[in-house]
Amino acid sequence: MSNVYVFDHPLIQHKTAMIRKEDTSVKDFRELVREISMLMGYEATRKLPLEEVEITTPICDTKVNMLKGEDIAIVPILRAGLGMVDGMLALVPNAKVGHVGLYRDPETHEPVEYYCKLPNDIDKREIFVVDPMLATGGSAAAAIDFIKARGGKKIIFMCLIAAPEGIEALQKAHPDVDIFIAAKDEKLNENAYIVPGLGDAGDRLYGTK
Ligand SMILES: O=P(O)(O)OC[C@H]1O[C@H](OP(=O)(O)OP(=O)(O)O)[C@H](O)[C@@H]1O
Ligand SMILES: O=c1cc[nH]c(=O)[nH]1
Ligand SMILES: [Mg+2]
Repeated sequence: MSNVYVFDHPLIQHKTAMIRKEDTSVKDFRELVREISMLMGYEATRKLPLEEVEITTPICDTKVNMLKGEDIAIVPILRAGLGMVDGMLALVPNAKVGHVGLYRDPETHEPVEYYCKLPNDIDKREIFVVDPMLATGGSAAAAIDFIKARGGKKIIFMCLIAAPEGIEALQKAHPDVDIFIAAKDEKLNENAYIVPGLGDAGDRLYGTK
């Protein structure tokens, strides 16, 4: 079964509290999502593989550990996942970025696919799937299905707010995928929105409501 990491860092808790507030502006929401993603990314990248390389300092030749820089992919689930990409890229600027487009059908709450474009060598990369919200888990599970169908193997899922129902569903669908969460909430409401949550992350990022 996959590991689930819920962040207790005060900066992450504070910034996550800020994005929940209904009067947080679109501009502040976007900036906060970027900052939280970067803080989470610092920990979520802990197990990235390193390689030993030889360098020359002003003093001598030496061996140091460096990231295998070409080996990472960030895959946002459109739209809201886009808000987490820049924060991750600030940490791993050489990462490639794939996109999976999904929206939840408002009646059935089932994910509907409309786009998928991934790096050709996705099978060789450490993949970070990002989406601010894990509600029923349907979108995350479907996105990871697409990535695996195209060869993706080493996958981590990062979200800001998760419902227990979504965590359970994602673990069941993809027991090999570790999950990083800024805050675990109480439940889903009758419309499958997270309670207390923050509303619709895509609308809040892009001001569409
Ligand atoms: O766990 P689930 O029940 O599948 O719900 C979570 C999904 O819902 C939201 O996307 P939405 O459908 O609102 O699309 P958007 O990002 O374009 O707003 C969110 O960003 C997730 O992708
Ligand atoms: O609470 C929720 C659930 C799904 N999608 C969102 O953006 N928010
Ligand atoms: Mg939305």
